[in-house]
Amino acid sequence: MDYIAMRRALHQIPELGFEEVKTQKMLLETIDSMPQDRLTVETWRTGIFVFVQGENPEKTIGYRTDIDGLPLEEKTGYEFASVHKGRMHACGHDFHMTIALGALEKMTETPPQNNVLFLFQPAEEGPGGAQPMLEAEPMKKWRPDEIFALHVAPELPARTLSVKPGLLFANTSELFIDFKGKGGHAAYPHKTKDMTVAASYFVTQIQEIVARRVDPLESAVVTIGKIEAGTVQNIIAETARLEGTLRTTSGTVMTEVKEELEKIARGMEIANDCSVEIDYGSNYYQVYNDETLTSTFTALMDELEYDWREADRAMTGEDFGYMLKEIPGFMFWLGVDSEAGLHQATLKPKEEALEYGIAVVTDTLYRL
Ligand SMILES: CC(=O)N[C@@H](CCC[C@H](N)C(=O)O)C(=O)O
Repeated sequence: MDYIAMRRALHQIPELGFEEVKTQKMLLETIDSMPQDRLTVETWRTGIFVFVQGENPEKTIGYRTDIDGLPLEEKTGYEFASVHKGRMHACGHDFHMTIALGALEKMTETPPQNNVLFLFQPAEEGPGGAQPMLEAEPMKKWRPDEIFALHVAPELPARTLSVKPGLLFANTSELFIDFKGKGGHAAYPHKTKDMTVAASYFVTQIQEIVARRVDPLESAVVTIGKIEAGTVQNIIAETARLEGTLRTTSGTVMTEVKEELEKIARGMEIANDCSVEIDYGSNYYQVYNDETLTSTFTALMDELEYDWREADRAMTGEDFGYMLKEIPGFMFWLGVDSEAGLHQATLKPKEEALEYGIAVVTDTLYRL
């Protein structure tokens, strides 16, 4: 397989969670072009399971890749930029998929001793595909004994990786807040309940949660990524909507942050004579790396002379956390050396990381 061509083809067709129809088709066509004697392929919604029969299996090892893109207009200037307007692979899932395909191809050329289950999982960016995929029939039939995954890291040099035992990624919760007041003429503010003003106060007031409510020895993030209110410059907005995300390194702090948000919302309702409704959308469980398997992995990386370093905890989220909650395993960062970071319209991961990633995953599948 030409890994670079594969990555570029996938890069051109980013699709949002559970809409990955073209992506699934391209993945299936590529998998179909590989020798089939050890493979069993089953689709699940827009995702795919591929079971590889091992030569002499003692266990089944799972390897998971996410397959969805983000709602973002690409600004890389690539000649192979996204052909889907307002959609971009800005979180490296084009890399993740290519690495999974590359590792799968190696398994068809040189069979593994153990069984391997590849999971091509939809909707990592939202609303979350890992949790429902765990309940899917193929997962029951081929349930892995261990599982691992990777995520690209723009801040690390290409041809390096990083990992740590224990907590790697945060608990997350999406945040959607709807304000409803009374609109009207811009010249008569006293006859309205202005939701632009209420939502603006709310955005600044919730900054106090991390600064003044959360124990400083804990970590939390409250981010509003989108504000929407009003229709035109001379009409006072009747409604406003905020969209954001919460991140914490403990489940208890997540509950506390949500309680504080509710209190501020109730205060806003009284102060502004309006209603404020909070919806927490999808929530992801923290990514917690199994200590034993992580040290088996790092020992293997040492033995094979891969360049790895100890990772820091990150406030990113990953629904792979749900898989790790049920199946022992780990996630690691793969360096891709891009000036622009994850979720940026100019993210440009270095393609030399593809072959390196495939080698790391393949060796781990053969040796774990
Ligand atoms: C690795 C990464 O960037 N993951 C996403 C996961 C999204 C979780 C959810 N949609 C949310 O925004 O809370 C991230 O934003 O960390």
